[in-house]
Amino acid sequence: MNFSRLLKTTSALTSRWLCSGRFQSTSAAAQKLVDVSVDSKTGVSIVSLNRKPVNSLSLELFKEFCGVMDDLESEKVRGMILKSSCDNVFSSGLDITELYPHPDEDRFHAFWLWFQETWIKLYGSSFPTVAFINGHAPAGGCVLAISCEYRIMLPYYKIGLNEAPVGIVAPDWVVNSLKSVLASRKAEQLLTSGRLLDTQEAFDIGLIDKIVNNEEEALARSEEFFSTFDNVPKLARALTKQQVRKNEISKLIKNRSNDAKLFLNHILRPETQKIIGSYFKSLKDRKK
Ligand SMILES: CCCCC/C=C\C/C=C\C/C=C/C(=O)SCCNC(=O)CCNC(=O)[C@H](O)C(C)(C)COP(=O)(O)OP(=O)(O)OC[C@H]1O[C@@H](n2cnc3c(N)ncnc32)[C@H](O)[C@@H]1OP(=O)(O)O
Repeated sequence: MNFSRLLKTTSALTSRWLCSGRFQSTSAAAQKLVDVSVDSKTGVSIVSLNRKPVNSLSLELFKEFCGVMDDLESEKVRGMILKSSCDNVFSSGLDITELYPHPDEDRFHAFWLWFQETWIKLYGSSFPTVAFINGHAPAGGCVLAISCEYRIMLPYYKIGLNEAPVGIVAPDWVVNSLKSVLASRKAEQLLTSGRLLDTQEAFDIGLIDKIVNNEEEALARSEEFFSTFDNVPKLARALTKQQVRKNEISKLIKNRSNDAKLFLNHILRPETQKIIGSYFKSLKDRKK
C-alpha cells in the first residue's frame, strides 16, 4: 500500500472511535480551541492553539486541530506556523485531567486515539511546518514542537519531555520523534532524566533551530525556512518528507489500538494514579 493511502487508512476499530460523535464538546461552537489565520505577505498559515490558560491538550483540542490539519492539506498551503495564543505557554502538554483521577475508559481510549491522530497528521503533513515556541513546552507541548520540521523559540522558556520523573514512560512514537531531531544518546539523556531545558540549552543540543526575540523575528526566520523550498516541486518535497518519516508513522498506524490499550492499562494502575495525583497536587500547591 502506498504511503498516502496508508495515512488515510486506519483499523476499523480506530475509525469507529475517531468518526463517532461521542465526546463532542458542547461548547465547541462557542469557543475555538485552534485559530487559523494567513500571513498576507507570505501566504503561510498561522495556527494558534487557544485553550486558555496553558493550552493543555484535551480530546476536544486534538479533534479541532486534526480538522484544521485536514483543511490545510486540502488547501495545499505553502507552509504552517504552529504557535500559542496563551501568555508564556506554548502548550503545557496533555491535559492531566484526561489522565487523573481514574479516567473514564472510553473517553481515555478516544483521547489517546486523537492524540495519535494529531501526531500522525502533524509529523506526516505534506506541507512544511514550523513550531514557533512562544512559551513553555513541556511533555506533550514538546511532542507537538518536535513533530514540526523546524523549531524557533523565544528566550527564557523551558522545553523537554518530563514524563520519567512522574513515573510515566513515553510511547515509542514519541521517543522516535525525538530521535528524529536529536542523536540517540542525547535523546536518551533527555528522556531518562526528564529534564526541561531552557531555550539556550535546547539550542545548544540541537533541539531547537533558532532563538528569536519576538514574533516579528520569528516570522522572518520562518520565511527563510519556507523559502528554501521555493524552487522544489511541492509534490517531490512532500513525498521525500514522507519517505523519511513513513516507517514511524506506519508502525503506529498498524498498532494504534494496542498502543491505546497499553497506555490505558498503565494510567489506570493505582501506583501511576498516585504519582500523577501527587504531581498534579504539587502543580496546584505551587501557587498557594
Ligand atoms: C504528569 C503525567 C505525565 C503523563 C505522561 C504521559 C504520556 C507520555 C507520553 C506523551 C507525552 C505527553 C505527556 C504529557 O503531556 S503529560 C502533561 C505534563 N505536563 C506538565 O508536566 C506541565 C505542567 N504544567 C506546568 O509546568 C506549568 O503549568 C507551566 C506549563 C510551566 C505554566 O506555568 P504557569 O505558572 O504559567 O501556569 P500554572 O502552573 O499556574 O497553570 C495554570 C493552571 O493550569 C493548570 N495546568 C497546568 N498544566 C496543566 C496540564 N498539563 N493539565 C491540566 N492542568 C494544567 C495548573 O494546575 C493551573 O491550574 P489552577 O487551577 O491552579 O489555576
